[in-house]
Amino acid sequence: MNLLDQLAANLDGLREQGLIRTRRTVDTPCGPRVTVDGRELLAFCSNDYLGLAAHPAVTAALREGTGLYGAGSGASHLISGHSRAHAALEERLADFAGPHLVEARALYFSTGYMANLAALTALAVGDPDTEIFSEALNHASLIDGARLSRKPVKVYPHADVEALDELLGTSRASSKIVVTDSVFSMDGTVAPLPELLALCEKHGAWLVVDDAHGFGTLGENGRGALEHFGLRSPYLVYVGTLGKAAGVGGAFVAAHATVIDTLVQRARPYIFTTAAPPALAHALLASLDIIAGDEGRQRRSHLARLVAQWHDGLRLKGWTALPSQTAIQPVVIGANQATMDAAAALYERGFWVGGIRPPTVPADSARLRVTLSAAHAEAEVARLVDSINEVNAQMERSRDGA
Ligand SMILES: Cc1ncc(COP(=O)(O)O)c(C=O)c1O
Repeated sequence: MNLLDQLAANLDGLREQGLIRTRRTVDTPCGPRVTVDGRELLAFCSNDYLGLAAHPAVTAALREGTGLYGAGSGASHLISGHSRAHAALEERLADFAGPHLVEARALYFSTGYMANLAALTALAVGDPDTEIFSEALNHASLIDGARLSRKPVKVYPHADVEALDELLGTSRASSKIVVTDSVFSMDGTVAPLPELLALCEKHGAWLVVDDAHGFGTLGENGRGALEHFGLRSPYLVYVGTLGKAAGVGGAFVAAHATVIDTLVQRARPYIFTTAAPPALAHALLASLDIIAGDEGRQRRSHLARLVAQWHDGLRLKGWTALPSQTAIQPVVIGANQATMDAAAALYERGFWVGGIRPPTVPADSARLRVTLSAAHAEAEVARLVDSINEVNAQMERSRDGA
Protein backbone atom coordinates (compact mmCIF):
# COMPACT_ATOMS: atom_id res chain seq x y z
CA MET A 1 0.00 0.00 0.00
CA ASN A 2 1.42 3.42 -0.85
CA LEU A 3 1.18 6.38 1.54
CA LEU A 4 -2.01 7.79 0.00
CA ASP A 5 -3.67 4.35 -0.02
CA GLN A 6 -2.93 4.01 3.69
CA LEU A 7 -4.70 7.28 4.43
CA ALA A 8 -7.60 6.37 2.15
CA ALA A 9 -7.98 3.01 3.93
CA ASN A 10 -8.09 4.87 7.24
CA LEU A 11 -10.85 7.16 5.94
CA ASP A 12 -12.76 4.09 4.68
CA GLY A 13 -12.53 2.66 8.19
CA LEU A 14 -14.08 5.83 9.65
CA ARG A 15 -16.82 5.73 6.99
CA GLU A 16 -17.66 2.11 7.84
CA GLN A 17 -18.03 3.01 11.53
CA GLY A 18 -20.32 5.96 10.73
CA LEU A 19 -17.63 8.34 12.01
CA ILE A 20 -16.92 10.51 8.97
CA ARG A 21 -17.28 14.21 9.85
CA THR A 22 -18.52 16.66 7.26
CA ARG A 23 -18.70 20.45 7.01
CA ARG A 24 -21.55 22.61 5.83
CA THR A 25 -20.83 26.01 4.32
CA VAL A 26 -22.81 28.86 5.83
CA ASP A 27 -23.60 31.93 3.72
CA THR A 28 -24.96 34.20 6.44
CA PRO A 29 -23.69 35.60 9.77
CA CYS A 30 -23.73 33.31 12.81
CA GLY A 31 -27.20 33.48 14.37
CA PRO A 32 -30.37 31.51 14.98
CA ARG A 33 -31.44 31.76 11.33
CA VAL A 34 -28.79 30.85 8.77
CA THR A 35 -28.61 29.99 5.09
CA VAL A 36 -26.77 26.84 4.13
CA ASP A 37 -26.55 25.80 0.48
CA GLY A 38 -29.37 28.20 -0.34
CA ARG A 39 -31.61 26.74 2.38
CA GLU A 40 -32.83 28.68 5.38
CA LEU A 41 -32.41 26.81 8.62
CA LEU A 42 -33.03 27.39 12.29
CA ALA A 43 -29.64 26.74 13.85
CA PHE A 44 -29.31 25.13 17.28
CA CYS A 45 -25.67 24.21 17.03
CA SER A 46 -23.42 27.23 17.53
CA ASN A 47 -21.83 28.29 20.82
CA ASP A 48 -22.95 31.88 20.31
CA TYR A 49 -24.94 31.56 23.55
CA LEU A 50 -25.73 35.23 24.00
CA GLY A 51 -26.25 36.03 20.32
CA LEU A 52 -23.31 38.46 20.21
CA ALA A 53 -21.49 37.14 17.10
CA ALA A 54 -23.55 39.38 14.82
CA HIS A 55 -24.54 42.01 17.41
CA PRO A 56 -24.43 45.48 15.79
CA ALA A 57 -22.31 46.99 18.58
CA VAL A 58 -19.76 44.18 18.33
CA THR A 59 -19.53 44.18 14.52
CA ALA A 60 -19.26 48.00 14.53
CA ALA A 61 -16.40 47.76 17.05
CA LEU A 62 -14.70 45.20 14.82
CA ARG A 63 -14.91 47.59 11.88
CA GLU A 64 -13.66 50.42 14.04
CA GLY A 65 -10.82 48.19 15.22
CA THR A 66 -9.62 47.51 11.68
CA GLY A 67 -9.63 51.27 11.06
CA LEU A 68 -7.57 51.86 14.18
CA TYR A 69 -5.21 48.90 13.99
CA GLY A 70 -5.44 47.42 10.48
CA ALA A 71 -6.23 43.82 9.62
CA GLY A 72 -3.42 41.89 11.25
CA SER A 73 -0.97 42.16 14.13
CA GLY A 74 2.06 41.35 11.99
CA ALA A 75 4.05 39.48 14.62
CA SER A 76 3.92 37.51 17.85
CA HIS A 77 3.20 39.39 21.09
CA LEU A 78 6.83 39.30 22.20
CA ILE A 79 8.15 40.68 18.92
CA SER A 80 5.94 43.59 17.84
CA GLY A 81 2.39 42.21 17.62
CA HIS A 82 1.15 43.31 21.06
CA SER A 83 -1.10 46.30 20.42
CA ARG A 84 -2.89 48.85 22.59
CA ALA A 85 -6.12 46.92 21.90
CA HIS A 86 -4.64 43.68 23.28
CA ALA A 87 -3.37 45.52 26.36
CA ALA A 88 -6.74 47.18 26.96
CA LEU A 89 -8.56 43.87 26.60
CA GLU A 90 -6.22 42.12 29.03
CA GLU A 91 -6.78 44.87 31.59
CA ARG A 92 -10.55 44.57 31.25
CA LEU A 93 -10.41 40.78 31.51
CA ALA A 94 -8.23 40.97 34.63
CA ASP A 95 -10.78 43.33 36.22
CA PHE A 96 -13.59 41.06 35.15
CA ALA A 97 -12.07 37.92 36.66
CA GLY A 98 -10.42 39.88 39.48
CA PRO A 99 -12.98 39.29 42.28
CA HIS A 100 -12.28 35.55 42.06
CA LEU A 101 -8.51 35.58 41.97
CA VAL A 102 -5.67 37.16 43.95
CA GLU A 103 -3.44 39.75 42.23
CA ALA A 104 -5.28 38.98 39.02
CA ARG A 105 -3.81 39.49 35.58
CA ALA A 106 -5.01 38.19 32.22
CA LEU A 107 -3.37 37.08 28.99
CA TYR A 108 -5.15 37.01 25.63
CA PHE A 109 -4.64 34.02 23.28
CA SER A 110 -5.72 33.42 19.69
CA THR A 111 -7.79 30.36 20.64
CA GLY A 112 -9.00 28.47 23.68
CA TYR A 113 -7.16 25.42 22.42
CA MET A 114 -3.88 27.32 22.68
CA ALA A 115 -4.77 28.87 26.03
CA ASN A 116 -5.31 25.42 27.51
CA LEU A 117 -2.07 24.06 26.05
CA ALA A 118 -0.29 27.11 27.44
CA ALA A 119 -1.80 26.98 30.94
CA LEU A 120 -0.92 23.34 31.52
CA THR A 121 2.53 23.35 29.97
CA ALA A 122 3.58 26.56 31.71
CA LEU A 123 2.31 25.58 35.17
CA ALA A 124 4.20 22.34 34.86
CA VAL A 125 7.56 24.08 34.29
CA GLY A 126 7.59 25.23 37.91
CA ASP A 127 8.59 21.81 39.20
CA PRO A 128 9.89 18.70 37.36
CA ASP A 129 8.05 16.61 39.96
CA THR A 130 4.56 17.70 38.86
CA GLU A 131 1.56 15.43 38.44
CA ILE A 132 -1.65 16.34 36.59
CA PHE A 133 -5.10 15.16 37.65
CA SER A 134 -7.52 15.40 34.77
CA GLU A 135 -11.33 14.97 34.82
CA ALA A 136 -12.51 12.10 32.60
CA LEU A 137 -14.77 14.26 30.41
CA ASN A 138 -12.28 17.05 29.84
CA HIS A 139 -12.11 18.80 26.47
CA ALA A 140 -9.51 17.59 23.97
CA SER A 141 -7.45 20.76 24.41
CA LEU A 142 -6.95 20.01 28.12
CA ILE A 143 -6.04 16.42 27.32
CA ASP A 144 -3.54 17.62 24.73
CA GLY A 145 -2.18 20.27 27.12
CA ALA A 146 -1.57 17.60 29.75
CA ARG A 147 0.20 15.42 27.16
CA LEU A 148 2.31 18.31 25.94
CA SER A 149 3.44 19.07 29.49
CA ARG A 150 5.20 15.67 29.51
CA LYS A 151 4.18 15.11 33.12
CA PRO A 152 2.41 12.02 34.55
CA VAL A 153 -1.37 12.33 34.17
CA LYS A 154 -4.02 10.61 36.30
CA VAL A 155 -7.56 10.70 34.97
CA TYR A 156 -10.21 10.83 37.69
CA PRO A 157 -13.77 9.59 37.06
CA HIS A 158 -16.33 12.19 36.00
CA ALA A 159 -17.33 14.51 38.89
CA ASP A 160 -15.98 11.99 41.42
CA VAL A 161 -14.63 14.20 44.19
CA GLU A 162 -13.87 11.27 46.52
CA ALA A 163 -11.81 9.47 43.90
CA LEU A 164 -9.87 12.64 43.25
CA ASP A 165 -9.28 13.14 46.98
CA GLU A 166 -7.79 9.67 47.15
CA LEU A 167 -5.60 10.18 44.09
CA LEU A 168 -4.29 13.50 45.42
CA GLY A 169 -3.74 11.96 48.86
CA THR A 170 -1.66 9.06 47.53
CA SER A 171 0.35 11.14 45.04
CA ARG A 172 3.99 11.65 46.00
CA ALA A 173 4.47 14.49 43.49
CA SER A 174 5.66 17.75 45.03
CA SER A 175 3.43 19.85 42.70
CA LYS A 176 -0.08 18.93 41.65
CA ILE A 177 -2.42 20.36 39.05
CA VAL A 178 -6.12 19.51 38.93
CA VAL A 179 -7.75 20.40 35.64
CA THR A 180 -11.41 20.41 34.69
CA ASP A 181 -13.97 21.84 32.31
CA SER A 182 -16.50 23.93 34.26
CA VAL A 183 -19.44 23.25 31.94
CA PHE A 184 -18.86 19.92 30.17
CA SER A 185 -19.03 20.74 26.49
CA MET A 186 -20.88 17.62 25.43
CA ASP A 187 -23.07 17.21 28.55
CA GLY A 188 -23.92 20.75 29.58
CA THR A 189 -23.59 19.82 33.24
CA VAL A 190 -21.41 21.79 35.66
CA ALA A 191 -18.37 20.46 37.55
CA PRO A 192 -18.48 20.51 41.39
CA LEU A 193 -16.03 23.40 41.50
CA PRO A 194 -16.42 24.36 45.20
CA GLU A 195 -15.59 20.78 46.22
CA LEU A 196 -12.71 20.62 43.76
CA LEU A 197 -11.27 23.89 45.03
CA ALA A 198 -11.56 22.68 48.64
CA LEU A 199 -9.62 19.55 47.68
CA CYS A 200 -6.98 21.60 45.90
CA GLU A 201 -6.55 23.77 48.96
CA LYS A 202 -6.33 20.70 51.19
CA HIS A 203 -3.67 19.03 49.00
CA GLY A 204 -1.84 22.18 47.87
CA ALA A 205 -2.77 21.81 44.20
CA TRP A 206 -3.53 24.25 41.40
CA LEU A 207 -7.07 24.20 40.05
CA VAL A 208 -7.21 24.95 36.33
CA VAL A 209 -10.80 25.69 35.27
CA ASP A 210 -11.67 25.74 31.58
CA ASP A 211 -14.79 27.91 31.55
CA ALA A 212 -15.22 27.88 27.76
CA HIS A 213 -18.95 27.32 28.09
CA GLY A 214 -19.56 29.24 31.31
CA PHE A 215 -17.88 32.56 30.58
CA GLY A 216 -20.56 35.12 29.68
CA THR A 217 -23.47 32.85 30.53
CA LEU A 218 -22.97 31.91 34.20
CA GLY A 219 -23.00 34.30 37.15
CA GLU A 220 -25.01 37.43 37.78
CA ASN A 221 -22.54 39.54 35.78
CA GLY A 222 -21.57 36.87 33.27
CA ARG A 223 -18.17 36.42 34.86
CA GLY A 224 -18.65 32.68 34.58
CA ALA A 225 -18.39 29.62 36.77
CA LEU A 226 -16.25 31.23 39.48
CA GLU A 227 -18.88 33.94 39.97
CA HIS A 228 -21.69 31.35 39.80
CA PHE A 229 -20.16 29.50 42.76
CA GLY A 230 -18.66 32.56 44.50
CA LEU A 231 -15.11 31.15 44.47
CA ARG A 232 -11.84 32.96 45.12
CA SER A 233 -8.32 31.62 45.47
CA PRO A 234 -4.71 32.40 44.49
CA TYR A 235 -4.43 28.83 43.20
CA LEU A 236 -7.19 29.19 40.61
CA VAL A 237 -6.08 29.38 37.00
CA TYR A 238 -9.07 30.45 34.93
CA VAL A 239 -9.42 29.94 31.18
CA GLY A 240 -12.26 31.74 29.44
CA THR A 241 -12.90 31.48 25.72
CA LEU A 242 -14.07 34.47 23.70
CA GLY A 243 -15.38 32.81 20.55
CA LYS A 244 -18.47 31.38 22.22
CA ALA A 245 -20.67 33.58 24.47
CA ALA A 246 -18.46 36.60 23.76
CA GLY A 247 -19.16 36.10 20.06
CA VAL A 248 -15.75 36.99 18.62
CA GLY A 249 -12.71 34.74 19.01
CA GLY A 250 -9.69 33.94 21.10
CA ALA A 251 -9.44 33.16 24.79
CA PHE A 252 -7.71 34.27 27.94
CA VAL A 253 -6.01 32.90 30.99
CA ALA A 254 -6.62 34.88 34.18
CA ALA A 255 -4.62 34.05 37.28
CA HIS A 256 -2.20 35.41 39.86
CA ALA A 257 0.36 37.79 38.30
CA THR A 258 3.15 35.24 38.83
CA VAL A 259 1.27 32.66 36.76
CA ILE A 260 0.74 35.16 33.96
CA ASP A 261 4.42 36.20 34.05
CA THR A 262 5.31 32.51 33.77
CA LEU A 263 3.01 32.10 30.77
CA VAL A 264 4.55 35.06 28.98
CA GLN A 265 8.07 33.66 29.52
CA ARG A 266 7.43 29.94 29.10
CA ALA A 267 4.20 29.14 27.26
CA ARG A 268 5.15 28.07 23.75
CA PRO A 269 1.56 28.41 22.41
CA TYR A 270 1.77 32.07 23.45
CA ILE A 271 5.32 32.85 22.38
CA PHE A 272 5.62 31.12 19.02
CA THR A 273 2.56 32.36 17.18
CA THR A 274 1.37 35.56 15.53
CA ALA A 275 -0.80 37.66 17.85
CA ALA A 276 -4.50 37.63 16.95
CA PRO A 277 -5.65 40.67 14.94
CA PRO A 278 -5.93 43.65 17.34
CA ALA A 279 -9.36 44.46 15.86
CA LEU A 280 -10.68 41.28 17.50
CA ALA A 281 -9.48 42.54 20.88
CA HIS A 282 -11.14 45.90 20.15
CA ALA A 283 -14.43 44.14 19.27
CA LEU A 284 -14.18 42.09 22.44
CA LEU A 285 -14.17 45.25 24.54
CA ALA A 286 -17.64 46.00 23.12
CA SER A 287 -18.72 42.46 23.75
CA LEU A 288 -17.56 42.63 27.40
CA ASP A 289 -19.55 45.85 27.86
CA ILE A 290 -22.68 43.97 26.80
CA ILE A 291 -21.93 40.87 28.89
CA ALA A 292 -21.34 42.89 32.06
CA GLY A 293 -24.26 45.28 31.58
CA ASP A 294 -28.06 45.18 31.71
CA GLU A 295 -28.34 43.81 28.22
CA GLY A 296 -26.16 40.86 29.18
CA ARG A 297 -28.33 40.18 32.24
CA GLN A 298 -31.47 40.29 30.09
CA ARG A 299 -29.93 37.92 27.58
CA ARG A 300 -28.95 35.47 30.33
CA SER A 301 -32.48 35.59 31.79
CA HIS A 302 -34.01 34.91 28.38
CA LEU A 303 -31.62 32.00 27.89
CA ALA A 304 -32.63 30.56 31.27
CA ARG A 305 -36.30 30.75 30.23
CA LEU A 306 -35.50 28.87 27.01
CA VAL A 307 -33.72 26.15 28.99
CA ALA A 308 -36.80 25.67 31.19
CA GLN A 309 -39.05 25.64 28.12
CA TRP A 310 -36.88 22.96 26.49
CA HIS A 311 -37.10 20.60 29.48
CA ASP A 312 -40.83 21.21 29.96
CA GLY A 313 -41.65 20.37 26.35
CA LEU A 314 -39.67 17.19 25.68
CA ARG A 315 -41.56 13.88 25.52
CA LEU A 316 -38.89 11.33 24.61
CA LYS A 317 -38.96 7.54 24.50
CA GLY A 318 -35.70 5.58 24.41
CA TRP A 319 -33.59 8.76 24.17
CA THR A 320 -32.28 10.67 27.19
CA ALA A 321 -32.21 14.43 27.56
CA LEU A 322 -29.37 15.16 30.00
CA PRO A 323 -30.29 17.21 33.11
CA SER A 324 -28.36 20.29 31.99
CA GLN A 325 -29.33 23.77 33.16
CA THR A 326 -26.93 25.47 30.75
CA ALA A 327 -27.26 26.44 27.09
CA ILE A 328 -25.88 23.02 26.06
CA GLN A 329 -28.73 20.51 25.90
CA PRO A 330 -27.69 17.04 24.73
CA VAL A 331 -30.11 14.24 23.86
CA VAL A 332 -28.29 10.93 24.15
CA ILE A 333 -29.39 8.40 21.54
CA GLY A 334 -26.52 5.89 21.81
CA ALA A 335 -25.83 4.45 18.36
CA ASN A 336 -23.80 6.51 15.88
CA GLN A 337 -26.01 5.87 12.88
CA ALA A 338 -29.28 6.50 14.73
CA THR A 339 -27.86 9.80 15.97
CA MET A 340 -26.88 10.92 12.50
CA ASP A 341 -30.28 9.75 11.16
CA ALA A 342 -32.02 11.87 13.81
CA ALA A 343 -29.87 14.90 12.94
CA ALA A 344 -30.65 14.35 9.24
CA ALA A 345 -34.40 14.07 9.94
CA LEU A 346 -34.28 17.37 11.83
CA TYR A 347 -32.31 18.94 9.00
CA GLU A 348 -35.01 17.86 6.56
CA ARG A 349 -37.48 19.72 8.78
CA GLY A 350 -35.35 22.86 8.69
CA PHE A 351 -33.38 22.52 11.95
CA TRP A 352 -29.62 22.40 12.20
CA VAL A 353 -28.63 20.36 15.23
CA GLY A 354 -25.22 18.72 15.65
CA GLY A 355 -24.85 14.95 15.91
CA ILE A 356 -21.90 14.13 18.17
CA ARG A 357 -20.15 10.77 17.97
CA PRO A 358 -17.12 9.09 19.53
CA PRO A 359 -14.32 9.93 20.06
CA THR A 360 -15.81 13.32 21.01
CA VAL A 361 -18.11 11.45 23.42
CA PRO A 362 -17.66 7.97 24.97
CA ALA A 363 -18.57 4.91 22.86
CA ASP A 364 -22.32 4.13 22.66
CA SER A 365 -23.29 7.58 23.85
CA ALA A 366 -23.66 9.40 20.53
CA ARG A 367 -26.01 12.31 20.93
CA LEU A 368 -27.74 15.30 19.47
CA ARG A 369 -26.13 18.43 20.89
CA VAL A 370 -28.72 21.19 20.96
CA THR A 371 -27.37 24.58 21.89
CA LEU A 372 -29.76 27.33 22.90
CA SER A 373 -28.96 30.99 22.45
CA ALA A 374 -30.41 34.20 23.83
CA ALA A 375 -30.97 35.09 20.17
CA HIS A 376 -33.58 32.31 19.82
CA ALA A 377 -37.24 33.23 20.18
CA GLU A 378 -39.50 31.10 22.39
CA ALA A 379 -41.54 30.17 19.30
CA GLU A 380 -38.39 28.81 17.64
CA VAL A 381 -37.53 26.64 20.61
CA ALA A 382 -41.15 25.42 20.68
CA ARG A 383 -40.83 24.36 17.02
CA LEU A 384 -37.59 22.50 17.72
CA VAL A 385 -39.05 20.71 20.75
CA ASP A 386 -42.10 19.57 18.72
CA SER A 387 -39.90 18.33 15.90
CA ILE A 388 -37.55 16.40 18.19
CA ASN A 389 -40.54 14.78 19.88
CA GLU A 390 -41.92 13.80 16.44
CA VAL A 391 -38.61 12.47 15.10
CA ASN A 392 -38.14 10.49 18.30
CA ALA A 393 -41.64 8.97 18.06
CA GLN A 394 -41.13 8.07 14.39
CA MET A 395 -37.71 6.50 14.88
CA GLU A 396 -38.81 4.55 17.94
CA ARG A 397 -41.90 3.26 16.05
CA SER A 398 -39.82 2.08 13.11
CA ARG A 399 -37.28 0.49 15.50
CA ASP A 400 -40.08 -1.34 17.37
CA GLY A 401 -41.56 -2.44 14.04
CA ALA A 402 -38.21 -3.64 12.65
C1 LIG B 1 -14.35 23.09 26.89
C2 LIG B 1 -13.62 23.71 25.75
N1 LIG B 1 -12.39 24.21 25.97
C3 LIG B 1 -11.68 24.78 24.99
C4 LIG B 1 -12.19 24.89 23.71
C5 LIG B 1 -11.35 25.51 22.65
O1 LIG B 1 -11.68 26.84 22.48
P1 LIG B 1 -11.43 27.54 21.08
O2 LIG B 1 -12.55 27.12 20.18
O3 LIG B 1 -11.41 29.00 21.37
O4 LIG B 1 -10.12 27.03 20.57
C6 LIG B 1 -13.48 24.40 23.45
C7 LIG B 1 -14.13 24.45 22.13
O5 LIG B 1 -13.80 24.89 21.14
C8 LIG B 1 -14.20 23.80 24.49
O6 LIG B 1 -15.43 23.30 24.28
